[in-house]
Amino acid sequence: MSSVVGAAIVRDGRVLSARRTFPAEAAGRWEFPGGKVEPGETPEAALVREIAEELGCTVALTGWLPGEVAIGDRHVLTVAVAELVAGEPRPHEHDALRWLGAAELDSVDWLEPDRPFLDHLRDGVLSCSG
Ligand SMILES: Nc1nc2c([nH]c(=O)n2[C@H]2C[C@H](O)[C@@H](COP(=O)(O)OP(=O)(O)OP(=O)(O)O)O2)c(=O)[nH]1
Repeated sequence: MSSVVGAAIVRDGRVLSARRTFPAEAAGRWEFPGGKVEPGETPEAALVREIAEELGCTVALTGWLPGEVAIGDRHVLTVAVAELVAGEPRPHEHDALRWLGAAELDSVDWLEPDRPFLDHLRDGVLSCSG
């Protein structure tokens, strides 16, 4: 199993979701920006690198959401909560970004492995601030 890491970037009580463009079966569906951890890389470093590549901004991680979810039989997804420390997210590899409040989390079609993390965001991270 190799690791995929996603970032739940939170600002003003909303989390950033990103719409994939590839592969065909995932195009149009929403995810936490991120990607695969490379050999020798920590999950934290991988996430900061992926966010810089995909969104052109810098994040700082504040913690990991509980749990891990299998993606098929070869990868496992974990999700960190992050805050923006420099730059404004722009989609370099996705075709849309949306900031979602707690009540809007179900309004986009998330990739299946991401869904268990939404409850943790709704009940914890996003519930205190709007
Ligand atoms: N980045 C990301 N990938 C996810 C999420 N949920 C989920 O099932 N995946 C899947 C989609 C892909 O099969 C895999 C990650 O692939 P990726 O294409 O984002 O990773 P990467 O940027 O490192 O890609 P590559 O170098 O292999 O092209 O994990 C998620 O929230 N974020």
